Amino acid sequence: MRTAVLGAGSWGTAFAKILADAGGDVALWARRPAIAEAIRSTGYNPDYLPECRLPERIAATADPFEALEKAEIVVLAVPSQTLRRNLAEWAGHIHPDATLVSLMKGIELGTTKRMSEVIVETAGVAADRVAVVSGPNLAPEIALSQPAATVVACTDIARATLVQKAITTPYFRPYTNDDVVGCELGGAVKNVIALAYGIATAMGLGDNTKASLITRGLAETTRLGVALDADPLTFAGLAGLGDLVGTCMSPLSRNRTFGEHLGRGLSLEQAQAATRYTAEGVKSCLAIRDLARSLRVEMPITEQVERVCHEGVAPKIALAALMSRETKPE
Ligand SMILES: NC(=O)C1=CN([C@@H]2O[C@H](COP(=O)(O)OP(=O)(O)OC[C@H]3O[C@@H](n4cnc5c(N)ncnc54)[C@H](OP(=O)(O)O)[C@@H]3O)[C@@H](O)[C@H]2O)C=CC1
Ligand SMILES: O=C(CO)COP(=O)(O)O
Repeated sequence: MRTAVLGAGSWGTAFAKILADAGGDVALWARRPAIAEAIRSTGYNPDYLPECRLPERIAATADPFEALEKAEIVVLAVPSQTLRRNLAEWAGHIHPDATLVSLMKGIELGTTKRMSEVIVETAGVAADRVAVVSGPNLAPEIALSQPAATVVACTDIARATLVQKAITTPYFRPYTNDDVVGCELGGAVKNVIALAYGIATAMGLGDNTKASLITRGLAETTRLGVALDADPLTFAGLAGLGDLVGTCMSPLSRNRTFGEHLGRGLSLEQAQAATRYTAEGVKSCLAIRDLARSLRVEMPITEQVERVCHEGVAPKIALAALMSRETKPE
């Protein structure tokens, strides 16, 4: 099967490796020609996964149209906030029967749309042609072929199964699911909770605090999901609890690391300057807060993360605000 991965950052590159290890012929698009050239000539992506030798079945290119040629599966792995702009350029070159796969874990600023919604709108495809892959999948671990499981969500289960087959390897185990909304929300909101977890970590707070953040974070994610007709059980699975725990616990997480910068007292600008990679929760916390408010869903942790990130509120003030909310049943 011929596949294209658009985006040669950490996850796009690791995902290309999965597809190739599963037997696919993979074209990997890198925005910078130097990255494509380095992958072609050395077999390594020096900026994102310098320790991972990439399979020879991966053909790197800086030409998105070359990557898209004859691709039956098109994987999108760019930052959530640039997807609409990127896809508008690429859409006319996507094969009419191709399955589009979103790897992104964010919500669009301004529109509060999920990535699959942005894909449907921008590429002009039916929703059942879009699949989402989401789960506890830290790219550097997967690049080392460490075992992990994931979810392939699509409203067309035949397409989900096609993608499942294309990414099954001895170290990567995908499950299918038809709850696209739940899987996308699980992935996007866990990045915001991971920011809170990172803030708490840097404040020197202990495991009770962290477990409370994870559990109440999952509660507010589920509330938002239920308001958008997601299956609440999805949040107990890999794309919900699994990803939330994996991301919060891992020092490899960019969102948790970004939160640690904020928790040490860095401003948003200082934290951004200290961060090379995409930490989706930083922008998505605004969009998720707006989405929740529009649906009258309470998301207190998300609200406080937004205040710390974007309103300059000190972490200890945000924490006090969370702890002084009116008491209520669980
Ligand atoms: N990393 C991970 O472990 C996981 C990430 N994800 C999700 O995958 C998505 C992609 O993340 P990831 O690969 O990790 O991100 P990285 O930060 O590692 O890489 C970002 C990639 O996007 C490219 N890029 C940046 N700006 C633009 C733009 N304006 N137009 C087109 N391409 C651009 C970068 O190119 P350049 O190098 O030229 O700047 C780079 O290839 C995110 O939504 C993330 O949440 C999901 C699961 C795991
Ligand atoms: O989504 C991820 C793991 O599943 C990666 O999380 P970070 O973007 O925080 O590194």
